[in-house]
Amino acid sequence: MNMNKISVIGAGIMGRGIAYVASLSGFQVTLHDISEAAAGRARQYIEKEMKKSVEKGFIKTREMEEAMINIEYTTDLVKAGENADLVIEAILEIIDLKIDLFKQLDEICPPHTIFATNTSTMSPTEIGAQTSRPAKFIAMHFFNPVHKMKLIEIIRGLDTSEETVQTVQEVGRRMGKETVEVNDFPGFVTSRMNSLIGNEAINMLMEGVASAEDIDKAVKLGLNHPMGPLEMVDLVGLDTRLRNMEHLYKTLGEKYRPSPLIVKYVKAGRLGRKNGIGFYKYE
Ligand SMILES: NC(=O)c1ccc[n+]([C@@H]2O[C@H](COP(=O)([O-])OP(=O)(O)OC[C@H]3O[C@@H](n4cnc5c(N)ncnc54)[C@H](O)[C@@H]3O)[C@@H](O)[C@H]2O)c1
Repeated sequence: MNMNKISVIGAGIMGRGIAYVASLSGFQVTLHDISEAAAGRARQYIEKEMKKSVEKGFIKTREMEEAMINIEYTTDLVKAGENADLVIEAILEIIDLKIDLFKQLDEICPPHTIFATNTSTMSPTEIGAQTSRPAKFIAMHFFNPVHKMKLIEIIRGLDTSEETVQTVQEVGRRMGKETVEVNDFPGFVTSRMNSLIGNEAINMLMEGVASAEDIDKAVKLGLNHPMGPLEMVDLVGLDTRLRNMEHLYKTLGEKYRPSPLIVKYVKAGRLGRKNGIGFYKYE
């Protein structure tokens, strides 16, 4: 299949990162958000990150200029969907929102368009079944920050076709990523594992086992993780992680019950790096 135009829906932490990598990989990209402010922030982020990459010698000025031209920013869903070969959805981790979005896109996009969700936990089978094209529905789970992280977890729904799997694997290769194929099960491999590690760290902090700094230091230096679990939750976003935990708790049971401390922090508006305060404070 000829794959030229990728539309990314949701211009938050993940959507802007996916758009950044896709544009540098030569795809025509439309980045859509319901919020004009979010789309504007995504443009600033992408342009700043690209300039940093040029300064560090990772990409050439010409590549940056071409990539910047490759991205269009919009709040118009029809514009985003009507010519897309692949749609990658990166909106909030709320199933009804995702289903509602894909139902609209199903009406807007041509029949050949592949639909991919960047969900961290949810079932591509369930979301795809609400569209007229479950064979063309799949999950592509990217990681944050997208331009640095090597993996895309690919989750095949019950009715996803082999052609769809191969097409998105090829897109992943063109983006310079490795892929793993995972069966449709809540949280796949990575979110299920990572949510538990993070939740245990948050419970330890709540119980007074150690400070946030020492929990993270122990895991980094003692267990050889590149990042501490609390630093990681701050990077992901506490609200996003809490939604993941709530879905895993609902679908997989007690072991995944969100720590009361993350619930309290989200209620207090401590969302992590994205708003300057989570388990740590940021400038
Ligand atoms: N943050 C991570 O580390 C991470 C990693 C992998 C996957 N994910 C998944 O990616 C998705 C997005 O997460 P995020 O961290 O980027 O969230 P985010 O809160 O940073 O961004 C979400 C964006 O979606 C926009 N949005 C909401 N509803 C919309 C709609 N109907 N149409 C268009 N835009 C809409 C919001 O305005 C916001 O800009 C979630 O499903 C999340 O679970 C997140």
